[in-house]
Amino acid sequence: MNRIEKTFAALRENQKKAFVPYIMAGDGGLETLVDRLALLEKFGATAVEVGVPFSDPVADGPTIQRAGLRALANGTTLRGIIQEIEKARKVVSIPIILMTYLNPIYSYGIAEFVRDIRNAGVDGCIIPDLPIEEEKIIVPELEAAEVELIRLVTLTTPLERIKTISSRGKGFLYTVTVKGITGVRNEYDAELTNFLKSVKEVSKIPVMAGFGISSKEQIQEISKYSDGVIVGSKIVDLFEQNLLSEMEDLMSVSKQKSNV
Ligand SMILES: O=P(O)(O)OC[C@@H](O)[C@@H](O)c1c[nH]c2ccccc12
Repeated sequence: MNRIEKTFAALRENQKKAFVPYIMAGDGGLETLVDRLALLEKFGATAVEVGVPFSDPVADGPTIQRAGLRALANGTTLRGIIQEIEKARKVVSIPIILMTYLNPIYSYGIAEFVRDIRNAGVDGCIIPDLPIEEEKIIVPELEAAEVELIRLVTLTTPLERIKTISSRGKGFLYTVTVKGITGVRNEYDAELTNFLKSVKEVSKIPVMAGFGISSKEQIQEISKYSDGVIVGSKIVDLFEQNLLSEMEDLMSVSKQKSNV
């Protein structure tokens, strides 16, 4: 079993919901990455999503885009990130999921990329611009390396397709809770709860909800209809402003037991 599967199996056993923070690698300097990952683990993160800065992101909202530009401006490279993750692996035991668009993987070289992330201790990969029809360009390598591809579905994905997508993976299904890009939001689509319920019904793997989630109330509410949440922009903001006790407080919800 991959580390992601094991982690989710343990959560289920303890009746807990997952909290997966997203951070942009290299924001604040690449040398902060190891410490930030360790801190997120200490605050109760179930796993962590590490973003690779890229000049032409597709799904990123303004907060993540700015973080990406800051990271690029201080010279962050995919190679550097992988090296820091390898160092982090000595002190961090939660699953590490790398989020990158296809382009940086292509320029790194697919086989080299998979070999290096695997050796560094990466457990999963999110590639938002890789449709399932094109997966064969990398999935055989990822499978051989036991690195899980985390696939995304959105509010506009037909249920049949969600079934197909969820049957391919073993990690979790990333369910995008908005029609749009990443970023803090105050309101959700009226269909969201029903949508999450139907995704939960068809998916054999854990269903994680992400995009637009930033408050404790939202985390608790959305966790009722999913196996947990992914929080990006809010965490990026809190790191940028160095509001670490606020982060700890926000993440404390992940330590509570859930009864759903
Ligand atoms: O920032 P938000 O709204 O909390 O959403 C999470 C998101 O940032 C993170 O998972 C992410 C950042 N960039 C992405 C691109 C595609 C899918 C997901 C992501």
